[in-house]
Amino acid sequence: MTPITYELIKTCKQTGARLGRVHTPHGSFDTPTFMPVGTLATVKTMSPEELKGMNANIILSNTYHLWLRPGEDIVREAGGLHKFMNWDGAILTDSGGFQVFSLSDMREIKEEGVHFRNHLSGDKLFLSPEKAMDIQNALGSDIMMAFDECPPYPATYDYMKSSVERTSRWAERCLEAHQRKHDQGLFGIIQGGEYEDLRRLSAQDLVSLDFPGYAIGGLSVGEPKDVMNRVLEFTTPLMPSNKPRYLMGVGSPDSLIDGALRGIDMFDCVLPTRIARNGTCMTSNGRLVVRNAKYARDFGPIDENCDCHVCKNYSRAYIRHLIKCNETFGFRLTTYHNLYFLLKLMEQVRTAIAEDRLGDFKEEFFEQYGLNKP
Ligand SMILES: Nc1nc2cc3nc(NCCc4ccc(C(=O)O)cc4)[nH]c3cc2c(=O)[nH]1
Ligand SMILES: [Zn+2]
Repeated sequence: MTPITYELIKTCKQTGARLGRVHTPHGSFDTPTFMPVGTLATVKTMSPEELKGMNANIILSNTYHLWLRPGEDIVREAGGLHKFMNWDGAILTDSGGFQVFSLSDMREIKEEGVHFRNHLSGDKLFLSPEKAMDIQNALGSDIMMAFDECPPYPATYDYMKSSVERTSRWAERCLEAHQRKHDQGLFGIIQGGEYEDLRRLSAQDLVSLDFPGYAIGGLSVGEPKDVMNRVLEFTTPLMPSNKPRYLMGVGSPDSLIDGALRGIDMFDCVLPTRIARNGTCMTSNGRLVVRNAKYARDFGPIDENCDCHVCKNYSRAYIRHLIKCNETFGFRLTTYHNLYFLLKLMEQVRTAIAEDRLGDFKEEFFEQYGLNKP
């Protein structure tokens, strides 16, 4: 019996968006929601208390990275990831499929699993559906992801078809390995690239295995936004309406709104935290590169429409100064604001769905963010 359940609260009359609530052993969270990424058991530069304070209820961590460092045995001996990193909210772990393909050069995909090189040491490694399940079990995440192949974009129809069929066989192996062991939730990942019939094949295979939740994989891999939106349009209706729908690797404000409009409930991306460390902030008026010289004497907040702790207490001039001096506190301030901004955006999206006006909200947000310009 899975400990992950989804409560559909209402569907937006204006769009395909929906308001929901996901229940996990480490608390519940409203959807649509954004999950801050904590790849190496930390959301870079943030403390668990700060994440809690901004109402982050679920974070993402990575099987592949924690397997390499510090090793899943150390995390298991610590009592699991929640204990290890002092986070009592929900944790979702990605299965390693994507990380192997995006980080490791030498790799060989076989039926039994993937042979590749450790991107840090160069040593040969092997990851299989069963191994990915064992690592996630040691980490003790609330939501585990099935081990899949995230094909490159673009990929030929023939390559994509054989990859989807193998990912479906791997999903079955994950389920078998999972059922033998433990009661964490396990989500299936729908693949198929931009091919509607292959997305349908993947969805049918996975839905027949009755996972408690489903992700859409194989997107946010360099395809144009209109391709992503088209794939979402014909894929989300294939997913059960009584289970969470998770779009992997998506984190720009416009993509979050467009994904929610098409019925996505959960998102994750390193974008907000990664650009923060480059001195770039998300604001209601678009992106702001706070390290630019023009902000040297700008004593206003990053975003005058933001009520976060950073915007209330620190100026663009001060943050620019810290970033230019490579001061860690500067990266903490930009990271805090960017995560707060996206979590706040998802709260506004939920309110707009509750008021059946997400389409209008999209127009208003895109206009102010500068996205409607031709
Ligand atoms: N198991 C699995 N995991 C995935 C993770 C993903 N993450 C993405 N996109 C992330 C894109 C991405 C990468 C880096 C930055 C940055 O550095 O800012 C931003 C966005 N697409 C993804 C697809 C999959 C997938 O099919 N299967
Ligand atoms: Zn702010």
